[in-house]
Amino acid sequence: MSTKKRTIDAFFGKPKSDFADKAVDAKKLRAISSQPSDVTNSEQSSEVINENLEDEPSCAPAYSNHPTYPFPIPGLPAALATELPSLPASIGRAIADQPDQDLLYFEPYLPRGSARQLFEFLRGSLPFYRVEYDIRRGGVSTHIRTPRWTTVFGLDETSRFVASLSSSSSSAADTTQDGATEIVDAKTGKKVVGDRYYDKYPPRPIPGCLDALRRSAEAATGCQFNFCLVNYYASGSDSISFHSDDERFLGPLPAIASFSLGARRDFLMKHKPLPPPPPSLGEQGQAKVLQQEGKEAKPLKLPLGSGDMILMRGTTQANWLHSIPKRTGKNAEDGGRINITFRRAMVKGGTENYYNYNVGVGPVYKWDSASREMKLWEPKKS
Ligand SMILES: O=C(O)CCC(=O)C(=O)O
Ligand SMILES: [Fe+2]
Repeated sequence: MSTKKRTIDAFFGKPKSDFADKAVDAKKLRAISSQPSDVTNSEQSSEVINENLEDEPSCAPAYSNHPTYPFPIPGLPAALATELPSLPASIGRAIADQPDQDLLYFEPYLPRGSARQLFEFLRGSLPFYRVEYDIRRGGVSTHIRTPRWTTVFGLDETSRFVASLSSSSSSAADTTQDGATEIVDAKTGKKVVGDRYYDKYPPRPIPGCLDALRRSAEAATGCQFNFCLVNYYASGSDSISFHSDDERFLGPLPAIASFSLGARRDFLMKHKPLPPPPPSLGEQGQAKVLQQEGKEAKPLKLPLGSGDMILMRGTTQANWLHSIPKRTGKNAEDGGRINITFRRAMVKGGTENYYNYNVGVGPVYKWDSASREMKLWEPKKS
């Protein structure tokens, strides 16, 4: 327990940048805390208004902040931060009895109560987006509305965040837990400027609250992750269609750690269609191969519960598709589910791709605890 007295000002220094004007000051935070609140707000406010921060682990900041964040993101509630070192709550069970399949299922990774708390905390604390984009296939353009809320943080392997190199931009108001504000080349240590991949969507460091979970996932799996994608499925109408995360920028045999919080949703997996057997096998030979393949790769349904984590690794992404299908009828209003995936992007194109499809160019939304829905977020005019 820390006995160090710290004030809110330590985390919200004098506004310097355009962004800093949007930063919440202690008064505004007190105003938030006095609103009728749900669990999320009371958790946030108990961290925020306690200026002594006596109960907070000494290393955890009250907020992570960065010029790319629309608003500061609170650190993990103390109870969750304290629990992290004891995770995972169960041993991972291998699921690898089908061709090309290599899964490790932690059921659960977080105890149910903590998972619920983390769900409420993240839903109430992160900026979310409803991304729209156009795809062109065969000369035809289709407008896509992503059927879920998304947000993303991270930076590919070629670069890293460092504490500000230029003293003018180093203030407590725009630092993360490790003071990382600027991007440098991972090999040369030189500042990355005018990069065509990073310019459209300036990369965002993983905030402390998610970084703590990332480190836990790394320790539990032996894998390394530099990206964190978050999906919020507000109801059964939100979904993700069959796809594989086998993008080239993740490198061969990518490992993806996928956490579920909140409502139970089915996670479906099916093998990718296999290329037809060669004609040289003859009709009978071909039929035999097809029959064999049909028997081998059975589709899989994992009803992922709150706190579960599934690691997809090895040849899984190259050969299997996964989805969260929509739910209808009485199952549709399920209170919402958050999915967090940790991944490792190897090249800058990966960074651009993730921000393009998970942040985009549209407005920011934030959970409104009074109306219990995502609301358009706009910076307060001073
Ligand atoms: O929500 C899930 O469990 C899956 C999410 C997913 O597949 C993705 O974000 O790529
Ligand atoms: Fe996926």
